[in-house]
Amino acid sequence: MTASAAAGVQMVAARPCISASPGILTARVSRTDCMLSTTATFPKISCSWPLRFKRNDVVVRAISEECGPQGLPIDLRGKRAFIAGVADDNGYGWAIAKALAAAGAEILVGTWVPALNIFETSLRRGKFDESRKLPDGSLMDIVKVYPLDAVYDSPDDVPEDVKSNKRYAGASNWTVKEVVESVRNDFGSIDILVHSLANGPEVTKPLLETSRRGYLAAISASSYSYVSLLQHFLPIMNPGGASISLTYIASERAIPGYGGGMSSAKAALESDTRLGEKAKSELTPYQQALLGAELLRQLDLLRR
Ligand SMILES: NC(=O)c1ccc[n+]([C@@H]2O[C@H](COP(=O)([O-])OP(=O)(O)OC[C@H]3O[C@@H](n4cnc5c(N)ncnc54)[C@H](O)[C@@H]3O)[C@@H](O)[C@H]2O)c1
Repeated sequence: MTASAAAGVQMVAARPCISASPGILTARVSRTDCMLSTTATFPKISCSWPLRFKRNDVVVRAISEECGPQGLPIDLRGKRAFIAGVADDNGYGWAIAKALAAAGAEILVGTWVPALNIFETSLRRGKFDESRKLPDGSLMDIVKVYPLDAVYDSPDDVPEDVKSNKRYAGASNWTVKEVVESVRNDFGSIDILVHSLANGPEVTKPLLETSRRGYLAAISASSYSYVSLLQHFLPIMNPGGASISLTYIASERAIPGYGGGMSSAKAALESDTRLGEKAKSELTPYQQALLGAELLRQLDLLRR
């Protein structure tokens, strides 16, 4: 992160725009120059803006500076979002959750099991209250926190050492399939799926020092997790629903320090997210109707 970004957020006035068009939210973030380029397209509305960012507040700051205290001028009331990958108030998942909440959406989050206790405790004790503040002064309400480990699709996939790991003790129904079943039982459906999670155990290792195990772990946690979430959520996604994933510029440029297969994982994630569009045409008409408009359009404002 550059010094200017670390020091705070300054909206770069270049070309913020809000326009109406169907589609979906995509984000591309460059760690090196601290620019975030985002196209956020919810049903009928699209927003794009480039800005300098402070990680925990980027989207909401963009909204409040661009759109005023009322937040993003779209109405997501009656829409329900599931954000996978929120375990504190410092990540993109949190910021996206705030942006969606500011637009009126109901917020559900999926929190990695080992981080669940501390996140729920902090939430309960009000540690996040300051950062829960929305542009209109109200506090973001997280309606439900689901324990999630997106590396596992169903209970049969969970190895014994994980089952008996004390960091997983006390939590249940946290595989992707079980989480989606719980969401269906609790709420019936969702409208927006946000994939904001990644994990690469060997991220600090250059590619040629990366083990097969580390590489595959990065792909599993950072790419296939999106495929799995989409597979399972699609049947309970309302018509016009939207899905997003967050990528990184290392998917297409060599970025030193982003190793361990993580750059490949991001390339795969982009491809898989794009392929959601194709997958849509291979779905049954009913599923197509559920999926709604295109799944992803990559927008690389950094290249402009
Ligand atoms: N931070 C950056 O500079 C940057 C740049 C480009 C893209 N991104 C992407 O943004 C997304 C969010 O990352 P972030 O920067 O907010 O970091 P973060 O650490 O706040 O978010 C990642 C989340 O993933 C969760 N997670 C890890 N493994 C998981 C699993 N198996 N199951 C469920 N949850 C799991 C973690 O608990 C964490 O909450 C990621 O896809 C990341 O690659 C981040």
